[in-house]
Amino acid sequence: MLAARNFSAARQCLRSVRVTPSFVAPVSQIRGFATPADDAVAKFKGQKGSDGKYTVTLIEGDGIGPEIAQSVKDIFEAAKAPIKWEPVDVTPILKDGKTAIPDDAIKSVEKNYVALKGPLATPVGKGHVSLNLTLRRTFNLFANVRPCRSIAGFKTPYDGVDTVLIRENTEGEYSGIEHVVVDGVVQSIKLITKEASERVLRFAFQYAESINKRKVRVVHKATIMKMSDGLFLNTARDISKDFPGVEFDAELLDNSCLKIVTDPTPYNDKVLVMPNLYGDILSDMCAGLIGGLGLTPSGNIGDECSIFEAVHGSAPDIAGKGLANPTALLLSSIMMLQHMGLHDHAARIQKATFDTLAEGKALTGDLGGSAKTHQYAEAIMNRL
Ligand SMILES: NC(=O)C1=CN([C@@H]2O[C@H](COP(=O)(O)OP(=O)(O)OC[C@H]3O[C@@H](n4cnc5c(N)ncnc54)[C@H](O)[C@@H]3O)[C@@H](O)[C@H]2O)C=CC1
Ligand SMILES: O=C(O)CCC(=O)C(=O)O
Ligand SMILES: [Mg+2]
Repeated sequence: MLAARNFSAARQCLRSVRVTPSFVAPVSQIRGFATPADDAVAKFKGQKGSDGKYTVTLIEGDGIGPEIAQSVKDIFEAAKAPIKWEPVDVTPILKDGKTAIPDDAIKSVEKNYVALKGPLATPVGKGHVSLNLTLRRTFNLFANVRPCRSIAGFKTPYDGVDTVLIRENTEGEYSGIEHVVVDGVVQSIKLITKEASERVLRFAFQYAESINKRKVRVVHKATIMKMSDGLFLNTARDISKDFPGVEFDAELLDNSCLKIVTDPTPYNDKVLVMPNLYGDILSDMCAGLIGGLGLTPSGNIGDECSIFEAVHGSAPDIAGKGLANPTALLLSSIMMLQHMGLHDHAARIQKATFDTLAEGKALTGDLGGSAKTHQYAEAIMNRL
């Protein structure tokens, strides 16, 4: 879809540029992370309006999306963050018989280079394809960065969790290539390409360097999927040679799951990188280690555009009841500010958030409290 756009020449140019790690605040609760190429950041910086604000595309999303997006908007306003939201509708349209994102939404993200996105629901079985995956493919957001850190003051069975997982974000088991072979037999293609593997693996090594976790571990099942995961793993081995200062090893997915839930702390000094499906599952699993999906942010990173969103979905079981924890989307928006180089605003909002959580007086139900979504957001705003 993007190929037809004027971006293709710029993309060719950006692909040849090494990804540049951004500043990482040592006191940061959330790790800052590698930004796109310098050229892309420069383009983004040029987006500052005459009012001193940056326009960011906002996709509020389904279910709890509008409630948690409202909290982020309120907190950003209270923090005087220089962000002007540009809300877009991503109700899917049919284009050439395929589910597509409306053009206005695509143009908005292309123009602003950065978006904050609430969760988008995907129907089970029949119905439209995942718009979350469609967005990632549309903008070639090849790396999904999912940090997961214990919240100070919030007790869970594990202390000091600090994992970071990078998920290949455009292909693998989520390529969406499925068909009926004969009645009662279906096939789903796990597509792994050297190009996409190289891209996300190189990003993972650079990211590891940028946050000073000098170990990269590939999580795979190349014992079983010898060709597909084998290609991912062999590509990782090749790429690792370009990073002599970063230790590299590999672990089988099932073993990783066992070890992480037994004791996650040995994973604190590593960046984990893996194909799409494994990253999806492991990131929810890691969220469980620190208090649940209400707490874990993510960034979908591309050469040009990036979209920030919580790890969780639309939570239909609690939608519309004021019960949602907006922390995951708020931390995603802080990742977004760090990505944009707005470190002071990121740090202020982050401190207010973690202080509110540590105080424990205005926690949402998922963390054992009784505060409504807006009451928790107000407690954060009172600290700003
Ligand atoms: N990136 C995205 O937009 C994602 C979208 N989805 C979509 O979301 C829909 C619902 O999926 P589910 O399997 O129910 O997963 P889910 O992540 O929406 O919810 C799982 C559980 O976590 C709780 N939860 C999630 N976020 C929370 C929050 N902020 N505060 C408090 N509790 C929270 C929910 O109440 C539920 O009990 C599906 O249509 C799925 O396709 C799922 C995951 C990611
Ligand atoms: O697109 C979806 O419905 C789910 C995607 C998902 O679970 C994720 O990105 O973590
Ligand atoms: Mg998921």
